[in-house]
Amino acid sequence: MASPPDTSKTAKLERCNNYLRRVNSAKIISASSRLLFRASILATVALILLFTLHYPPLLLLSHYSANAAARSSHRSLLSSDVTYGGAAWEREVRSSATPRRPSGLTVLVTGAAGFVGTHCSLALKKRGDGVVGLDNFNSYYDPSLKRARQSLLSRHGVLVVDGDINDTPLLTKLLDVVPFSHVLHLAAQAGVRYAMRNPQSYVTSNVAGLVALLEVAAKHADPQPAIVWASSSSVYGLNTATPFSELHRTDRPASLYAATKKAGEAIAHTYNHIYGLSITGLRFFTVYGPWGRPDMAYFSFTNNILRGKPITLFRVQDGTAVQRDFTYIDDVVKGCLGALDTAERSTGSGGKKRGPAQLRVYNLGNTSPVPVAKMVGILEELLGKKAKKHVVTLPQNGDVPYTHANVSMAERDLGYRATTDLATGLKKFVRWYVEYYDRKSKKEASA
Ligand SMILES: O=C(O)[C@H]1O[C@H](OP(=O)(O)OP(=O)(O)OC[C@H]2O[C@@H](n3ccc(=O)[nH]c3=O)[C@H](O)[C@@H]2O)[C@H](O)[C@@H](O)[C@@H]1O
Repeated sequence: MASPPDTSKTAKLERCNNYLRRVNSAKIISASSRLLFRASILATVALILLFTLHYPPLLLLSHYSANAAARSSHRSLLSSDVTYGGAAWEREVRSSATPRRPSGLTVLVTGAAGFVGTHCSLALKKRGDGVVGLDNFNSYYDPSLKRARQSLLSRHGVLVVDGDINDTPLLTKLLDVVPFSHVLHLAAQAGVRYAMRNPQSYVTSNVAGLVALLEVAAKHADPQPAIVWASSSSVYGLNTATPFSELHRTDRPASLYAATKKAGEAIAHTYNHIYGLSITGLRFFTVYGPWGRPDMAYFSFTNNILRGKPITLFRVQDGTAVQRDFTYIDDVVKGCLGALDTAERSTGSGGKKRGPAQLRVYNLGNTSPVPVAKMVGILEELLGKKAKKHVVTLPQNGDVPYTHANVSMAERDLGYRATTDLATGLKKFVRWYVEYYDRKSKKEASA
């Protein structure tokens, strides 16, 4: 008799088959998902490659800047909306840097959208030198004024690259693209009293920024450019010997601003000594004029007088007037160009000094101090309106009571001579001020 089928065995077999089927289908699923995963990686790589071939400058962008995100918004500000760091950008930089006269200079102007930077860039371009500007357009004062200066420069064929002096890859790139003969370094955190509110900004721009620039100029640039840069009359600090001479002591700065400019002069000495950089420091004395800085007294006073708002006038503790050696912008520009023209070549290359190099420092002042109250009187006359004066004793804010430049060294070496008195210079400033803000308000009204 046939024995009955062993049902427990069949069930076991069935379970085993089921198990094998599950294992197999799991294997198939995992194999196909691996395949899918590999395929998607391949597709992504292919897409990136395709994208890169079409937009190579985007890669450059991330390479050249630590703050690429901020930079990407700058691209549209170039004159023809070219991509930063790309071939078209390099062409624009080279074209702006090309001199239009035989043996013209090739100058990188930092702080080119600033007050002195704009005037110097224009003057250089007008006489046929090649100029490329660099400016970070920060908001220390109304950036729209800096943009307006940038437009003015652009109309004269000067490109202002939107970037920071602390951006070493950008500086390196610029000095790679153009063998600049000179750097006119005017980018800085200016303002004496603001240093109490934002001390770090002075260290960042006036110390770290200067070092960043000198590092690239000394170690990377080939040839090394000659450097002319903006120091300040404020380095004389608590010095009481007048008029201020370059031979006087400058080791008692009264503000952090002054201390960072003094530090800059010491740093300049070091880079000259170690690397053979030719460096000229210019001590500016309260520069004023059209396209000026709204944070400065003559500018903000004009604003307030026209709006019927009060102005604060400082008076020295002993009751004497605070005085400044106000210097008109055109005179300062001549001094800057004189310094560039007489600057000797740097002697080093690749971070190695080949011989002693030129190291200079000059006062660029007007040589006739004027009480601030008198400056206000001139403005009142020009504006046809009385100021609401609020006179207070000079607070502990880093201000010095008096400045007066001895410019005999600049006269001798740079051919410098200040020819504009305060009344003449302020007249030109007021004419510009009225025109500029009139045009601006009409533009805003029609927008
Ligand atoms: O030549 C320089 O070394 C310096 O000149 C100016 O600094 P400052 O002379 O203080 O120029 P303003 O801020 O325009 O002040 C001019 C005068 O007006 C006075 N003042 C300023 C502001 C104010 O509200 N009231 C007032 O009486 C100041 O005490 C000073 O005597 C610039 O702001 C600095 O960047 C530059 O380095």
